[in-house]
Amino acid sequence: MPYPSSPFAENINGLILENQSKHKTNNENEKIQNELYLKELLGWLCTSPQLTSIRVNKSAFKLEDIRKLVEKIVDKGKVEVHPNFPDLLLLHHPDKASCPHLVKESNEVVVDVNGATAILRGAHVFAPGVIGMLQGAKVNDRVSIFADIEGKCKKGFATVYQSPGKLFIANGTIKMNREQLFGLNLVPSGIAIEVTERISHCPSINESLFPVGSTLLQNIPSVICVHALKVRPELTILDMCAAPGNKTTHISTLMQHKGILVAVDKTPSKVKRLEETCRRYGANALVFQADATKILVTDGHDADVSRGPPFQTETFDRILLDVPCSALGKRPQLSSRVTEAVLKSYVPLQRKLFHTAVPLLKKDGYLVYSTCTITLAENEAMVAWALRTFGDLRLVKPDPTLGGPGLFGTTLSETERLYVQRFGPNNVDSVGFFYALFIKV
Ligand SMILES: C[S@@+](CC[C@H](N)C(=O)[O-])C[C@H]1O[C@@H](n2cnc3c(N)ncnc32)[C@H](O)[C@@H]1O
Repeated sequence: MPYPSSPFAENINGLILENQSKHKTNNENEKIQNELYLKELLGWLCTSPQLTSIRVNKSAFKLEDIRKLVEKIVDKGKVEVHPNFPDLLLLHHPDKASCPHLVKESNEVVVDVNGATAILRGAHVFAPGVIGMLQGAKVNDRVSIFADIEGKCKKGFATVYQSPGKLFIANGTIKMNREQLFGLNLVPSGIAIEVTERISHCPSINESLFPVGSTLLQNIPSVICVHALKVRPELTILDMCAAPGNKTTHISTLMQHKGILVAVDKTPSKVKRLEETCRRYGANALVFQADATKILVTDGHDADVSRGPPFQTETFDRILLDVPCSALGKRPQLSSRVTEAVLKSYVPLQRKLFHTAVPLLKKDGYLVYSTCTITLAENEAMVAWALRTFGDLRLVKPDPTLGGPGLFGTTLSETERLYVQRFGPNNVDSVGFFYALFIKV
């Protein structure tokens, strides 16, 4: 099967540029430019980034020590410190020319799309992701790994999978046989296939290879958007949708673990993960489980930040609003089953979160709104809506501006369109992501 040209069904492709607001523009030339961008974006999403980004917890570890460790772990590829962000290491994957041509084995396994994505980004094959393995395949057999793009292969499939939606992604060595993977009443876990070569040439690298709390494999825009928040040690900062806490730990590090950092998330199980992440990375954060649309004091009573929500208006110097979103920016993304209803469900919640965030922000305070998705409605149109709705919000040009410009088709002025940070095929080789920096005047 050739690489897909879009992860999405045709009806979803058509919705990505939809505004979901009655305020839109209808310039034909701008529509054409958006369509050209979309075509490029969809193909790009299916491919793997050619670099891995590693944020180093510089408050506890030396960047140079971690850099040496990365170089020791990977035998090929170049490691460099990001020219703008001294806590970010970039591991450039070896180029095709320096890697041996991948030859398919006669033995095969089939994995689901999520497993395939992880494999292309450097993971081994974990047991739950295996769908099919040939009858008689033994531990230590060499094997080729195929992704089931159409999601039609039955669990436990035992012969060669004949499907036009089957994509060759890697070679490896079997570590668990069919009985261990598909035996009755088993909930298999652990590495089922050790991957030796990938079509993405991404090396096998993960956080467990580094000292605990030293590194986080974070996509570049997720790191950049926290730097954009202009964090300083003595401030009072709110991370409104914080779990699993990757950005919380970064904020705490930039605060030198001083000041007051409040991290909120709605889901109890995710709050546990958030607490665990904060512990692992030595973050100094007050963690609360709450619905962030309801954390603003409404009855005029005094509120003390350290006791948790609700909070008084104008409590925070900085707010990170890293909202729940349709998450369509993942890369590589070989196939997505997102539905129209799910895609359209996020905008109302994102607006509600804004309605809480803006009153909580102090005058002259900064707010970063971010998503890991690509839709116009959740990104540029949300920023345009916020500027129309909150007269005291202004858009600020981040420094540096590595993302952007934004898409056409909203009420954003040309200057504002250049200020918003849309990450895609024309700037950073990472995932699809968006952020905007606001100041309250
Ligand atoms: C994009 S994720 C945040 C990722 C996080 N900032 C990080 O970098 O690790 C969005 C989070 O919002 C949380 N969430 C969803 N609705 C919420 C609400 N009403 N109040 C607070 N958190 C909410 C979800 O549980 C999820 O953990």
